[in-house]
Amino acid sequence: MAAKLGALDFFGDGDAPAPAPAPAPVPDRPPTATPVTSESATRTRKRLGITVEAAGAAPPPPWHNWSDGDLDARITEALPRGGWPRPTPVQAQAAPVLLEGRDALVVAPTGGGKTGAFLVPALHLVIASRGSRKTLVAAPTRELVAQLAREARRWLGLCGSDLVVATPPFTDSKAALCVATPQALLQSKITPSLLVLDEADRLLDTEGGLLKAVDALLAKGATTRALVSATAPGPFMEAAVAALAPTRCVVRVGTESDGPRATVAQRFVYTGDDDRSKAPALRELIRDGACAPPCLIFANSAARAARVAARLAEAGLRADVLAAAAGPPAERARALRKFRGGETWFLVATDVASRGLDLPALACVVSYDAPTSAQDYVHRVGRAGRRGRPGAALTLYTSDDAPRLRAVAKAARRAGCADVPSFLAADVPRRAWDAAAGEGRDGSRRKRRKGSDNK
Ligand SMILES: Nc1ncnc2c1ncn2[C@@H]1O[C@H](COP(=O)(O)OP(=O)(O)OP(=O)(O)O)[C@@H](O)[C@H]1O
Repeated sequence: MAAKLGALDFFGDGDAPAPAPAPAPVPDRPPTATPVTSESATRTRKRLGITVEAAGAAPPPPWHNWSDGDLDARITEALPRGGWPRPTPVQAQAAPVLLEGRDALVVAPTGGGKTGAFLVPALHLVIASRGSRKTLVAAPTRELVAQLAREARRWLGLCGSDLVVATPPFTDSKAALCVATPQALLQSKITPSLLVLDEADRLLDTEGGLLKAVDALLAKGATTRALVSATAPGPFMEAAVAALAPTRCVVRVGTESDGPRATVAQRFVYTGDDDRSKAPALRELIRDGACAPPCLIFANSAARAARVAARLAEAGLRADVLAAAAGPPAERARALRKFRGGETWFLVATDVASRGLDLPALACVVSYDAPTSAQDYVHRVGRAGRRGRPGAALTLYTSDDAPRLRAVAKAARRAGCADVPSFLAADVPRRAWDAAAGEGRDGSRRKRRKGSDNK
């Protein structure tokens, strides 16, 4: 079985140029193209699925090439060399908005290149000012912070710049770009020119406990603020727009807000009446090749993640756990490093891994526990099928889970997933569910096993 093979470099470590083409890059513009008029900008936006709501002056036209941006020459030259030949749609529109110094709310699908949409303007800002203008980037998890800092360092290196990217503790006085979780970022003494809130809907979530720190960051007096996310539920949109300057632009790519990427094959797998059916079902799916490694498996608590990982390990599979409460930060970093390096084949994680992590070779995402919101589903699914690669997302569910899956099933349907059982998306009252918990609902119901190993 595959578990006997040696460690593979599934993911690389992000230091090498990206091997695969851009996620849907903007088509090239011929060198003889006439100057951009507002009509041609509108046509380009339509073709690329970009919409912009601009308060105040008209928004700048979207770029076709990096050279449209009047960026520092070192950046224009480094971007293709580093694996980003042309801007993706979100980069094409959001970067010029931010470079104009306008606040932006940026909403684009997972894997669409949102990091570059703020990193390219940030690089220009710090490089062109020789570090006197600075950028702060806040992200919700340590893992995402580490990834963003690594990516920023990579690009500064490719630009031949010796400016410093700092993570906590902010001891280097030469730091031009600081990246941290909101609370930690407050330790930075920098007054930023550009403040970025990545995964902004999570940071502004009233239940997330980060609001106070985020408010303090927003009060730091940045000239430009960027709020970036793949999902934008209504309450977040209201809070975001209220936080931005009156001249803001709302940049969206794609028509469907809160939709998972249609390029990832999504399946809902009924495992049985109760929770004990899930562990054997998962092992069967792995054995059948439906969950090809590298595979990220989501559970809804650290304890459950640890249990699932332990069971997979007992079955001889290379499994590990990544969860906020599962150990010190160094343990989490080690678990992710081993997964990226191919030492671990199945990483069982809580939603700490659902946001922003770029694992380009990830083949499969499994929701062992059903996600608790459509947004979490979108972000989980978005870990797979990046950089144009094929991906699969499986959601396991029991009779108990089914009524809670409605929003998720509807989101999958909106993304064109044909295999969503219709009863999952239907507005059925809980009582009807209990009554309908009979045989053959999706034609795949398994028999309950005696002595299930999920004890
Ligand atoms: N212009 C580009 N050309 C080629 N590849 C690109 C380009 N921009 C970004 N990429 C690559 O696309 C992948 C996804 O980018 P990124 O992580 O920024 O997506 P995202 O929109 O932030 O996704 P998520 O919402 O999941 O965080 C990364 O591997 C990145 O290196």
